[in-house]
Amino acid sequence: MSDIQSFRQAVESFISARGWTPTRFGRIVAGDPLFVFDLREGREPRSETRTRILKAMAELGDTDTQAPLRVGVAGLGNVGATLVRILQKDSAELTRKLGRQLEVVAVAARSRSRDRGIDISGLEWFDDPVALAKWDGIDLFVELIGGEDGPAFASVKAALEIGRPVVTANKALLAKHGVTLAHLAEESGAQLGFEAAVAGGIPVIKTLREGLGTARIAKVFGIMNGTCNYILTRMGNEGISFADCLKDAQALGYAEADPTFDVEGFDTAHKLSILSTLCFGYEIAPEKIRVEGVSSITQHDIQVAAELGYKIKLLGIAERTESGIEQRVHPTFVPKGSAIAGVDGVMNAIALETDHVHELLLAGPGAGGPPTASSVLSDILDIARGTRVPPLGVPSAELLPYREAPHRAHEGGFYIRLSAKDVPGALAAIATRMGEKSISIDSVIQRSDLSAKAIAPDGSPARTVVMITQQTLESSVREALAQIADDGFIVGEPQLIRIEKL
Ligand SMILES: NC(=O)C1=CN([C@@H]2O[C@H](COP(=O)(O)OP(=O)(O)OC[C@H]3O[C@@H](n4cnc5c(N)ncnc54)[C@H](O)[C@@H]3O)[C@@H](O)[C@H]2O)C=CC1
Ligand SMILES: N[C@@H](CC=O)C(=O)O
Repeated sequence: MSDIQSFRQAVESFISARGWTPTRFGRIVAGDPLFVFDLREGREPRSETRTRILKAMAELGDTDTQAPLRVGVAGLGNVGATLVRILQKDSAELTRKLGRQLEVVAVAARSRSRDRGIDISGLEWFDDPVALAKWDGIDLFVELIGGEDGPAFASVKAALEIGRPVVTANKALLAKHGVTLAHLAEESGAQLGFEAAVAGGIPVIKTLREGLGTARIAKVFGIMNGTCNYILTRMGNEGISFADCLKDAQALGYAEADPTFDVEGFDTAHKLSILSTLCFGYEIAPEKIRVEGVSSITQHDIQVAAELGYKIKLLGIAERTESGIEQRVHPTFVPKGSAIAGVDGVMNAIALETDHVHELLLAGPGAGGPPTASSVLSDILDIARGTRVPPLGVPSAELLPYREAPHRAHEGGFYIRLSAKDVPGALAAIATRMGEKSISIDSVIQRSDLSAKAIAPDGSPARTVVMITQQTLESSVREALAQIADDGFIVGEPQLIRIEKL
């Protein structure tokens, strides 16, 4: 018997057991089991999707809906394997909380034989995540593969198309296809949960969508990548090299499969674009974000920042302005005493500026198997309980077309590090170019213990010079640096980092 036939039979017996009259059953839209029926005699017929009927049955106390919720998990890496472990280990506690058993019944991954420290012997195995997503034996599909397209997109789409609820932790997927997937979910009546996609274990999606559902949000900013924050913190506290810190972050399961996404800022941009949509109600637009990563940050930058009373953090910032939304991701000097500076290691923090609550800071572990699996679990629980919210906070058809604010020139202090050729007149020429653009220099730092000596291509020695500017326009600094480079007094690319007061 097909899935739809057996479901139809279950609905028929459910309705007739209550003495109600079904008026019409039919599969109205291909691939979407939509039924029209009267809940009670004399009432208007209603169009309902399978998921809504199940929810109605659950609310009316139908015993079938107390059957185990059968979960299929695609991707058994850091997050997937941890999720299966928790679901198996805490099964009794979860059943008690939910009043219904949660059971992983099937998995898909690349290697069946790999030891992941979990027992998958009794579970149905799928080589193809799409086949798992469509399989009749599951009630809920969890995607933990990663990647913006490929099997992640294909499987999530396949599940939503047949009205099957989905939970994913995949921010790259949501940043690119979030609006399409939310629309599909709304059409088929399936829930789409993605709490784990932003800031790991911090319940920021639920906070924005539900807790702050009616708030008007002016600005969202914060630390959204655990790998980068872990690297910057350890470089600062222990003097360890960038490369070694990244290796450790990978070993701890914090980094993306391709860590370029972390260290070049793209992962933060994906998360920021999702938050931005939840905060401001515009379509998701990661391609509109100006992104700078942390791969060029050196020990020198971190130590000078510390001496000046700052820490370097990779921030994602999105703001509502008169002319649209401004979004940017870049390393930032933040004052040591600020709340955001106290967020170290793998911790993330999301700050919100709202109309009535004013300022809100959510902090917690932003990456790693257990915190991320915990957020995945919270979505599973919501779905099992029948909680229903538009995935992106407002129905996808109500999202506004993205309006990009013209990039406002950042005005503030800047940290500039450059390798100046060790020749007479170099520093004076640099200072002249700055002066021509009306840039006032607050301090120039040339410490011999920090000044790595470099060699220019023409063989001349070079010396690291750091300058801190007073309030100035970013465009002026960039123009001055371009002229300094043209003058031939520096080697390589200058480092430019914004100083924010916060
Ligand atoms: N690791 C973390 O701290 C966090 C990860 N995420 C997201 O969670 C997702 C999973 O992340 P991780 O577990 O860290 O990744 P991972 O790389 O450790 O695991 C990915 C899993 O997907 C499987 N896979 C890859 N291609 C497949 C295919 N074609 N068919 C079947 N299985 C396939 C792999 O075999 C592996 O089991 C990603 O979207 C990631 O961005 C989100 C928040 C935090
Ligand atoms: N690679 C990500 C994982 C969580 O989203 C990070 O380091 O934050």
